[in-house]
Amino acid sequence: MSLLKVENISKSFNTLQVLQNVSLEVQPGERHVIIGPNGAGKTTLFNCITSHLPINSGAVYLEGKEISKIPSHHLVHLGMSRTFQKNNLFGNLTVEENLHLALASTKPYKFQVFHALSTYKDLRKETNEILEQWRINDRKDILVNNLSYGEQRLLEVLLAMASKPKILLLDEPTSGMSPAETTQTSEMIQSLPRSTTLLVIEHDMEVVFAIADRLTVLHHGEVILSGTPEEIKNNELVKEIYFGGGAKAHA
Ligand SMILES: Nc1ncnc2c1ncn2[C@@H]1O[C@H](COP(=O)(O)OP(=O)(O)OP(=O)(O)O)[C@@H](O)[C@H]1O
Repeated sequence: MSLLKVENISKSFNTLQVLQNVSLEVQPGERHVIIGPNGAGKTTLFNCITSHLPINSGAVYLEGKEISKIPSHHLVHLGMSRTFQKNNLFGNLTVEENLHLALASTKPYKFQVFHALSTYKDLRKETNEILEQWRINDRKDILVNNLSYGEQRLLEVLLAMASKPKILLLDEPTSGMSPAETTQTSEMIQSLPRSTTLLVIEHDMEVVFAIADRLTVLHHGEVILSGTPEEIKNNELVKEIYFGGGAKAHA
């Protein structure tokens, strides 16, 4: 059974049809990358999958269960997590405090007003484990606003991973990064455990082909092709609309 199944999703904004009968399937453990020119509808597709936008028709299934109408903030409890193109961090809090909050949001219990978050032992333990696992112990007391842009984006991936999601959706994880930061991020993504399936929008072709097991090409809101990296590279239509004809190489 596919971990994620997107079935014939359509989405329009007033008269603008942005997605038309988009279908794709992602298998457990797969690294699935979505590419396509600017405005192809990639972020809109993510927003529809994660219920940040209502779909006009079609359905989304996670492990066979329809999730199309489940509010986005509940999806984390079903094992779906995501990052956004723009950072979603608390800049005036430290790295450690951001981790505390990300972990807390994944817990079923409610916090009491007069208890500082840090008093919760399990949260501290889990936070320390993540800080050690990713070797960022020495950065834990730094205010997020004082991290470099690349560090902030990497931290966002770590926060999204804090819930140990079954599937993580990464929206352009390397956008705006320097070449060095891009390489670091690509390596970090490749090192994520296969227990978390990845669906990634990416524009840097080196990163795309370094991480992808399978790809889906979107063009004008339609799926042109889903296939292996070799199938995508060798497809004449993909070459023409995406890699050739002066089209900008951008996912
Ligand atoms: N909330 C919205 N209201 C109206 N139009 C929108 C909205 N969000 C996206 N669009 C339009 O939908 C189309 C697809 O946008 P989307 O951001 O999904 O594309 P994309 O493939 O992610 O592009 P990029 O690679 O530039 O990020 C664009 O024409 C965009 O202007």
